[in-house]
Amino acid sequence: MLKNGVFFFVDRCRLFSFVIEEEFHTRLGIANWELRFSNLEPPLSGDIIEALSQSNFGFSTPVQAATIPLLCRYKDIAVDAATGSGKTLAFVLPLVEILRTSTSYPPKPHQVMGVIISPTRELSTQAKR
Ligand SMILES: Nc1ncnc2c1ncn2[C@@H]1O[C@H](COP(=O)(O)OP(=O)(O)OP(=O)(O)O)[C@@H](O)[C@H]1O
Repeated sequence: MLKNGVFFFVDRCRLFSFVIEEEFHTRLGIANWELRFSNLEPPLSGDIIEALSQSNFGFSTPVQAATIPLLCRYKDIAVDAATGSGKTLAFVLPLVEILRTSTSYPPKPHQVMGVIISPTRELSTQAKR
């Protein structure tokens, strides 16, 4: 269990989940729970940072700081975190980042480039927004 109550159950091997926890604790110590989106590694695209900034989203939440860099490195992860902790942006931002750098970007009309599976209509609506 991490300091903020977020649990990580991570992909193909148990060792990898330790790496995430260590990294996350280190980040908490350095950045005091707040990391600028523009400081995440690997870096997000400039226009994504700009769009976040225009929405007054300058700092990532802890769950975003822990997961966005891993997802942008194509790691498979599962996260269980509190309601309202910012999980939606945590998976949407890497998805957009990866799609934008994919060879088939920009997409053709009606081309499916990603799939988000939600267990309820409410969550689907939230992800769409
Ligand atoms: N980095 C951020 N800075 C400021 N606000 C944020 C940030 N990330 C998310 N938010 C806002 O926090 C609120 C909750 O985020 P979100 O709905 O993604 O949480 P969640 O963990 O997915 O919640 P749920 O468990 O209900 O699906 C939303 O209004 C969202 O716009």
